[in-house]
Amino acid sequence: MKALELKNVDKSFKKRRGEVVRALDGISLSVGKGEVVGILGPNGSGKSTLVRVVSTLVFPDSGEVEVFGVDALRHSKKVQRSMNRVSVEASFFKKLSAMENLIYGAKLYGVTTGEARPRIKEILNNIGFAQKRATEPMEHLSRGMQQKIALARALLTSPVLMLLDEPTTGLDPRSKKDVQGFISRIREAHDSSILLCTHDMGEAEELCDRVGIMMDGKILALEEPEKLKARYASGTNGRVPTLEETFMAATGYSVEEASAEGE
Ligand SMILES: Nc1ncnc2c1ncn2[C@@H]1O[C@H](COP(=O)(O)OP(=O)(O)OP(=O)(O)O)[C@@H](O)[C@H]1O
Repeated sequence: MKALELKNVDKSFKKRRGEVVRALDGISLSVGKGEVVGILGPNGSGKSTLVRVVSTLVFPDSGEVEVFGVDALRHSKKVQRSMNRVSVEASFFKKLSAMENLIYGAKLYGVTTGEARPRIKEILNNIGFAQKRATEPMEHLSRGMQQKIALARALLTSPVLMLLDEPTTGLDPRSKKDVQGFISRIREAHDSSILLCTHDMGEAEELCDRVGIMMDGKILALEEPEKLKARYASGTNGRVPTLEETFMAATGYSVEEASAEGE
């Protein structure tokens, strides 16, 4: 059984002036148990819509979505419990501390305070998050630290399918490395299944078992980073292309150009 399976998923949005945007155009993909699948795409390619459909925040127009073998469209409440979405707009009670937010998050998933506390301490230790900062109000923490707490909250309910929507966008290079290191450790320690959306080539290459390139609501190719690069190797004189070059070869655009088009 797969952690996540999508078959032929379509989702369109009506814009002002009656224009229709196909945010998801026949998307099929799977994430195996313990696998990290990356979706690499510029702004507007449909990554967030994909994550929102899987997390049952948005209903697709057609297609099938299964999470650990359960139909996510029919049994949204049930599948919500087996996954966690971490996005930049992660919501916290800003006046409460990280510890309080984590305990609250655990309670939502039926984990008692007594059970949660030692696990929170262990997780915070693992990510090198000073225990004393965990009692400060969230609003005093940097964005990188808040993002780590968002990941820690998702981990509390493991084993889960984690949906990471641009987990390092907007972070300074140091925090970015920290968060990426944390994601690597999550996969080693927790055997989590992860769908990671990013527009960062290096991040996809470093963290993912397979990477898909997304453009205009379609996934153009989905395979191991090495194979993906080999597929689009022509044009670099036999040298293995970078993922940036691969993206260019697959779409005809650089990530920056494609982002400008998508907006
Ligand atoms: N609620 C909505 N109403 C109308 N259009 C939408 C809505 N949500 C997404 N779209 C459109 O669907 C397309 C895909 O958007 P989406 O946010 O999924 O892309 P993305 O790859 O996540 O981009 P970004 O990296 O900027 O978040 C865009 O053209 C966007 O404007």
